[in-house]
Amino acid sequence: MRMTSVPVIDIAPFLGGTPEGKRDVADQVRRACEEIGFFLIKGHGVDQQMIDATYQSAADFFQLPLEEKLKIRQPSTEIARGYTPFKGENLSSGMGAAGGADLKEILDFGPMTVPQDDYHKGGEAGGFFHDNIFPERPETFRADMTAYYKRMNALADDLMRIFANALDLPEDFFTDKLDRNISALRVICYPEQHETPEPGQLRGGAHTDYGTLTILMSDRSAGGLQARHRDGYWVDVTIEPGTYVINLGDLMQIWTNDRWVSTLHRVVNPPAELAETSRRHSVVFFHQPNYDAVITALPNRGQEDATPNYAPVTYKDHWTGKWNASRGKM
Ligand SMILES: O=C(O)CCC(=O)C(=O)O
Ligand SMILES: [Fe+2]
Repeated sequence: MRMTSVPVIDIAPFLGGTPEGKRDVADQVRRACEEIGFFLIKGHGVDQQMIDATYQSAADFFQLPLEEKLKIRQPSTEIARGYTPFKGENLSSGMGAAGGADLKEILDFGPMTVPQDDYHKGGEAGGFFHDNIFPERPETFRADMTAYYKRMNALADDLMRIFANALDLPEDFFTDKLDRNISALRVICYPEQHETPEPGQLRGGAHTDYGTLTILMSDRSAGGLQARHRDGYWVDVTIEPGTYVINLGDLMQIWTNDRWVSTLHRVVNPPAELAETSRRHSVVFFHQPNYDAVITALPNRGQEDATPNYAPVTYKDHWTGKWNASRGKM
């Protein structure tokens, strides 16, 4: 039967810590990761007031005049910090596809507290620990994003423990690959559309995410997220109040040797009759490991005699290839 929505999983029993509760959540997550690589979570423990405040700060920033937003423009195309104006990125060209640039504006952040040592600030680190660039307005913005980033990193740790359980690995299997993680927080505005998009041009072109997992908070305005089922059809990902959308990134697919899927997804345009009024905002946490973590098929990937489908790769090399492609540098 065709899937018409993605599964909703209550992770509170895992966080509660009973063996049965943990097993049950891990089983549900494993099924979702094998079938579609997308699910909604509830019972995640993140304070709703924090979620609402972060969303509001993001939405208020994008209302500022363009000149003010451009004051914190991305410093260079290699650095994932600062503001990228409308049509500044093309996610589907990262997949080798052609199509117009994405119909969105972006503001990017990275780790909020960074030790000033060689690992974090030396040449190997590139821009991964670059200072963040905050807007002056809204006044709440900096504190909201800083707190939210930290909270999302803690939730991602919970989810990675669930993944380890679902893969029959020791619960701390991923810990040493994540302890200096370079996760990214991105706030996105998909503005009202006053011009008809070019053929194939979307709010967000079809792509897979680069890292381990993504934690998405968004609204329910028209013109939203869709995930491609393994069988090739698109499923609407409708956000329920109080839930997050979780999707797998490429690393889970490499680690599991294709048993789990880093699902292709896209953000479609609103229908023509709503195009002039539909404005969508997302706050997205891309969980990404240490830049020097080597990603290679897990020992117990479930296909003991199969050779790995991917050569081992450092996260730095994986990220750099995909990022450059999304900025038009193939
Ligand atoms: O805004 C959304 O719903 C999804 C955004 C997304 O997939 C991305 O930025 O990678
Ligand atoms: Fe994405």
